[in-house]
Amino acid sequence: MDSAEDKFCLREVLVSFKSCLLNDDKDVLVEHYLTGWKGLVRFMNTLGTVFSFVSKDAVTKIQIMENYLKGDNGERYRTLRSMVEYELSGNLVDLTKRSSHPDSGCRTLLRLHRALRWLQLFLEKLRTSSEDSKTSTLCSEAYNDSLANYHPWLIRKTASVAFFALPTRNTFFEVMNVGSPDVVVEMLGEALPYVSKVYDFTQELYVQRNLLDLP
Ligand SMILES: CCCCCCCCCCCCC/C=C/[C@@H](O)[C@H](COP(=O)(O)O)NC(=O)CCCCCCCCCCCCCCC
Repeated sequence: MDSAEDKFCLREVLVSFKSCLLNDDKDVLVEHYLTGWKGLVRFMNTLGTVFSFVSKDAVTKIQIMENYLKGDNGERYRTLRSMVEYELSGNLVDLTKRSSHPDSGCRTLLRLHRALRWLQLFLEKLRTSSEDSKTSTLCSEAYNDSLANYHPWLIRKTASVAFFALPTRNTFFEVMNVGSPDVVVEMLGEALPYVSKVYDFTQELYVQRNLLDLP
């Protein structure tokens, strides 16, 4: 059965991160990477308007990347490697302060990449947590160990308040629309290594090209 509800399943979303891996995990297809992000945003939107400030920012960044993909130089943005080469060789990246290229693909992708680390940590915590674990605690631990390091005080504060609105672990699992909690845990165990591979490849590429601190 393929109802609209069935289609919205976290498994499908995480599969996008598997399908974006190319060349023996040595490159990432931008289009599928963004498909994964769009699915995550859709999932986040079901959790209530309290996260709309997060979703708005993610959508803006996804849109910037999609515009590059659809643009005249779209082919150069097909993979992360080609994007980095193209933007760096054309001096299209603001390296120290935002000026002539404030929304380069490299800096925009970096924001999503940092958020992917949060996702990886959070889902791993959900996977290994006990039934009575508090999702707000798991989420803020994951946030403090990742994205929070790049956010100013006001955003950290707003995020930490929003985390209290997260549903319980079981409700979370239900919204994922994957099956019973055991099946969710199994699915996460299978899918998370792909998210990690995408994260690790991107991190390595950004380290090599010294792009981790783009303003
Ligand atoms: C489960 C839902 C909880 C979501 C919590 C996500 C972590 C909180 C992030 C708070 C971000 C606040 C929004 C603003 C961010 C920007 O300032 C900041 C910097 O941008 P700039 O350099 O252009 O100024 N932007 C960012 O760091 C990018 C943030 C992107 C966040 C995307 C989060 C998507 C979460 C998808 C949830 C899916 C849950 C699936 C779990 C089963």
